[in-house]
Amino acid sequence: MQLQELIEQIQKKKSMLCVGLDVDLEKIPKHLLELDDPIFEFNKAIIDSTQEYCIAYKPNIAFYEAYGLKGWQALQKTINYINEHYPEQFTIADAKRGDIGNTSKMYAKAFFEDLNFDSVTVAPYMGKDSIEPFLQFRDKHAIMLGLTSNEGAKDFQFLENKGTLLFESVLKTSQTWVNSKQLMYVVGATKSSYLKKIRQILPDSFLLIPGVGAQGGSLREVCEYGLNSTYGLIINSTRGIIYASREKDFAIKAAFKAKALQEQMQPYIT
Ligand SMILES: O=C(O)c1cc(=O)[nH]c(=O)n1[C@@H]1O[C@H](COP(=O)(O)O)[C@@H](O)[C@H]1O
Repeated sequence: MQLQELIEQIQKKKSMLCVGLDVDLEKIPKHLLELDDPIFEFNKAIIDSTQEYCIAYKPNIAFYEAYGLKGWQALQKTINYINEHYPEQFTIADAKRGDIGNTSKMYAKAFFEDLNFDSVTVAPYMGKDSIEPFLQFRDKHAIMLGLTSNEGAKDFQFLENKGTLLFESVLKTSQTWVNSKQLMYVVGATKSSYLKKIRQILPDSFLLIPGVGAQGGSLREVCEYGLNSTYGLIINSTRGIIYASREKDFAIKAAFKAKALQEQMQPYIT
């Protein structure tokens, strides 16, 4: 998907919401477990009920790989369902990949060509040649970990060298790579106080912001400090939406939660 299409969708729906699809068979309503493909049936119901309030979906690949072949098939059916029924939705394979060049190229083929996702999350630890293969695919995007939402972010990302934090160096360096315009960045909502600083380094890039809802990040702070001239934000919530209810009304309750988040974002989208 071209960035312009994403921006137009944000404007049209007055939403920057991304719904995470991290399906845990222990958390989904029990009646679904009797069906042939409970993971896909759960996703399909969540997607149909939330699609009018969001602009993106992000299945976290771990939750599919954990169920082996059946999990992977459910992932395939889910991405095909979104692409067929809601092609305007931006899709993110949250896989956090990155390896030596020829391996990264195969990861990119898997998510961009075989599964046809618009983007994939990548980890920058191995540097330029581990990320550039993801940027060779036209209209596809790599979303690189910038400053993550978790506690352990402080172990490496805040290491300081001559007044510069490691995550700042990573962001700056990645902007020099070939096709860096196709890069987006993950910044945890729990680290929203750093967004102003990050916007100085990345004024134009889209940021994927996980961590509102279950992890306690503030949506208001994310919008106040993170927006740029093309909105520039994809704000993810997963457990707060998809597990709003574990009963038969799960899809309706998920839609209420998605709508509530969309309404909080609306004033920031003019
Ligand atoms: O790359 C991610 O999406 C990600 C990065 C990060 O720093 N923190 C983070 O929570 N995530 C993912 O975002 C989702 C957050 O889910 P909830 O906390 O349930 O909203 C999970 O799929 C995480 O793996």
